[in-house]
Amino acid sequence: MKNTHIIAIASGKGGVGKSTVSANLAVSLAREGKSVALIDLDIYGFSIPKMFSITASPKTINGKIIPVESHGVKIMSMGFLVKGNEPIVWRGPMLGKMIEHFTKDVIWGELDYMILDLPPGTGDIALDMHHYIPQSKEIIVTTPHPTAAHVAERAGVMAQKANHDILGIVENMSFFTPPNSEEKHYIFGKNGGVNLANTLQTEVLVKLPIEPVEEDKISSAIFTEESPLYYAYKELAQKVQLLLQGAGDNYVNEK
Ligand SMILES: Nc1ncnc2c1ncn2[C@@H]1O[C@H](COP(=O)(O)OP(=O)(O)OP(=O)(O)O)[C@@H](O)[C@H]1O
Repeated sequence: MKNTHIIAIASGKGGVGKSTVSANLAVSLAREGKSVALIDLDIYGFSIPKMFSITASPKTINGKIIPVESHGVKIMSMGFLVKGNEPIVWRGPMLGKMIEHFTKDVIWGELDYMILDLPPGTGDIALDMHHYIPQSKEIIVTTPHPTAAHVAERAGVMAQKANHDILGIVENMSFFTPPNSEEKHYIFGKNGGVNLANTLQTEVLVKLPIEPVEEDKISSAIFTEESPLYYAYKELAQKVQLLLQGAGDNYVNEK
């Protein structure tokens, strides 16, 4: 997997939008003509298949898995390998095996970007990721809420201790603009992302607005041109590409 930029999307708290950011960053990079993989490593709380409305299981050839493709992105998730909505009851060491399996036993082809949707917090998967994919860069997702930003700091410090570059902070659910108004309402506070960026000596890459969910829409978590989030994610994808321009090769640890 030489020449592939690997970006892990991390957060401190759950529910701040890490999977939504992972999915939409992957789709936006694919829209820019890049070859993109998205691996859902949120093993206990996988949601990527649902976000893309994927019901098909991946096929295999000679014991290797062919990822499922949606919105131009090649996707692997634990959700493809379990029946229905069954909970996963794996213990620590098996998680590392899964990272190895998903990075090495899947036919990814040539990739420009591999996006990893990590579980929230600083648990086993994050530690294994640092071990198996030491070249990975990180984006930290937080809401502006002081508690979310405070907990996200731990994920950031862990990345720094493992010598992973932090590309920046995505502040999600930053503000709400009511219909027919331009006024921004800062529901969760204003400074979480900036404060976190200052503490981790990085930058806020983008501030994403709160957008009401359209429940009846297929793939409602993937934003199209009608949504302000489409343009915000486009901006994020372009910033990420700029930041990684000229960065050295980035590949999975072959050991
Ligand atoms: N900008 C946004 N505006 C409105 N709703 C959002 C926004 N971003 C995410 N959400 C919603 O918030 C919920 C949590 O998002 P998501 O699953 O991406 O979070 P997460 O951090 O990955 O959570 P976990 O780690 O617990 O799985 C989802 O229902 C998602 O649709």
